Amino acid sequence: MFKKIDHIGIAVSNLEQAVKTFELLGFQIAGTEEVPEQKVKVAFFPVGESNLELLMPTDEKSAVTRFLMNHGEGIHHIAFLVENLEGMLAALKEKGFNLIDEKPRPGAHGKKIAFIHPKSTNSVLIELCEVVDDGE
Ligand SMILES: C[C@H](C(=O)O)C(=O)SCCNC(=O)CCNC(=O)[C@H](O)C(C)(C)COP(=O)(O)OP(=O)(O)OC[C@H]1O[C@@H](n2cnc3c(N)ncnc32)[C@H](O)[C@@H]1OP(=O)(O)O
Ligand SMILES: [Co+2]
Repeated sequence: MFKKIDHIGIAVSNLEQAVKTFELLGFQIAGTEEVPEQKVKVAFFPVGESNLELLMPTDEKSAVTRFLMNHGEGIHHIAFLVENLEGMLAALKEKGFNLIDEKPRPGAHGKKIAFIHPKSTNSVLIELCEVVDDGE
């Protein structure tokens, strides 16, 4: 089921400036990446077995644009690394969870990701992510 906290997503309006802040704090950036399907650009900072994921919208239709408009910058989601994401989504749907994604979608680092609606999880946006086996 849940292998670890893969990352904590932090929504920011200016990625470059936020990266500088977290580097000043002492974090080492591992890299940045655009994820077109999610209309975001992300910066990853490894922290032990997890990561900080700073994310900035790349389009006004991005989900993060709306979040920044309504909420401002801040913690956006928690991502858990799981196995058999597809099977997990079917099981969670069975259990009555409101799924934003019923099927896995492309995420950062070539992972497959899917989101559960925060309405089902005490107003915490949960992302499930799975490493894609290259042999697939
Ligand atoms: C690529 C990278 C990766 O890791 O690989 C990523 O993370 S991509 C990360 C960016 N992509 C995503 O976030 C995709 C999943 N998110 C979404 O589909 C959407 O943001 C959403 C469905 C959660 C909310 O969209 P929406 O249009 O309904 O937004 P609204 O503003 O109307 O919000 C509806 C209700 O959800 C709440 N809400 C919205 N966003 C969040 C959030 N991040 N955490 C907790 N609650 C939230 C609002 O407060 C509101 O509650 P109330 O009704 O009580 O006021
Ligand atoms: Co994420």
